Amino acid sequence: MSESTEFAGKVALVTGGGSGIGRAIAVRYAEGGGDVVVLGRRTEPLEETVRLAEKHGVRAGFASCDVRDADAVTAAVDGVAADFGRIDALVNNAAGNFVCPAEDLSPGGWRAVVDIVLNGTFYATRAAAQHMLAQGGGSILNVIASYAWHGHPGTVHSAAAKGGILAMTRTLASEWGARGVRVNCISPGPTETEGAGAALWPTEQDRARVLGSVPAARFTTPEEVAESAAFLLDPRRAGYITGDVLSVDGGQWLGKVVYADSSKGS
Ligand SMILES: CCCCCCC/C=C/C(=O)SCCNC(=O)CCNC(=O)[C@H](O)C(C)(C)COP(=O)(O)OP(=O)(O)OC[C@H]1O[C@@H](n2cnc3c(N)ncnc32)[C@H](O)[C@@H]1OP(=O)(O)O
Ligand SMILES: NC(=O)C1=CN([C@@H]2O[C@H](COP(=O)(O)OP(=O)(O)OC[C@H]3O[C@@H](n4cnc5c(N)ncnc54)[C@H](OP(=O)(O)O)[C@@H]3O)[C@@H](O)[C@H]2O)C=CC1
Repeated sequence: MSESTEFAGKVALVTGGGSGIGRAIAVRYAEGGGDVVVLGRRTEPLEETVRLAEKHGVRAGFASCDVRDADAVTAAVDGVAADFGRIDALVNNAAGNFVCPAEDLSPGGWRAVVDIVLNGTFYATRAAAQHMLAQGGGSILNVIASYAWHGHPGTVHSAAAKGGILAMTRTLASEWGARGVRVNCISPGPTETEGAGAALWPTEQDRARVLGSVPAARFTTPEEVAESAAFLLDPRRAGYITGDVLSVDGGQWLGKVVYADSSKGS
């Protein structure tokens, strides 16, 4: 049964909802009484998210497709609207990433990440917005990362794509604001997920380096990020927030190196 009702009667679509942050956001939406559909490539993890969401007494489903395929994304989004009757929230969370020095990054590697992150976000946004604009409102939440503005070595593909999403967010917030569609970003700091751990901090040394960039001196959890996502998705609490970014990153956006003994200064 649902514990709270903030999303009762509403429907969310979460891309990359089969794991990590996307799964936590989908389950948090269900906890708030909302129906939820998760989208990704692998069926098994999506089914597991559906099981977790259904425990909260809501209706849940999944769509299996690659966000790089615009037609498949449109079909999935239209399918959600037809099956569930509406789309109130879209969370563009699916991403691909790896660390690679820019001079070694192949055009194919650049394309893979930019296609998933930037183009995939636009395809889902465009398709969902058609339903949101027709029904008179909705909320789009894009998951980015703070290196989009402070930079980080080895992330040129992802940083460029996330920076593009930030520009997309502001543009669409101004374009659709008067028609009731809010568009925002959430920017998590280093979050303990299998995908990020394997792609970005595979060794203890990498992990320590990443941790050293976070003033709060800890990683966060998908659930902690999902709480802030729920805030931005809830029109009662965040209905006047659009075109903005909420950093949930322990201060990583400050872009400063952190010393364990702060008395030494920098
Ligand atoms: C370091 C800062 C940390 C702090 C901030 C943390 C911010 C975190 C942000 C995140 O995004 S975490 C999310 C992580 N999750 C994932 O990445 C999961 C999904 N990942 C993927 O799907 C793959 O990693 C993928 C490569 C992005 C896409 O998979 P796909 O099957 O489409 O690709 P491939 O055909 O395997 O490869 C395409 C292309 O990319 C090149 N490539 C792949 N991996 C690497 C690598 N490790 N290094 C260099 N190049 C790579 C691959 O060679 C292909 O290129 P071409 O051969 O065609 O030129
Ligand atoms: N973890 C972190 O430290 C941080 C993460 N972020 C962002 O948070 C979001 C989630 O990251 P996180 O949970 O860590 O990562 P995960 O790797 O756990 O999740 C990524 C999800 O995206 C899906 N996905 C990847 N490629 C595609 C594709 N081509 N089409 C459809 N779905 C796809 C994956 O499913 P499947 O493979 O089955 O398709 C997977 O479920 C991302 O946008 C990431 O950039 C931002 C800052 C920090």
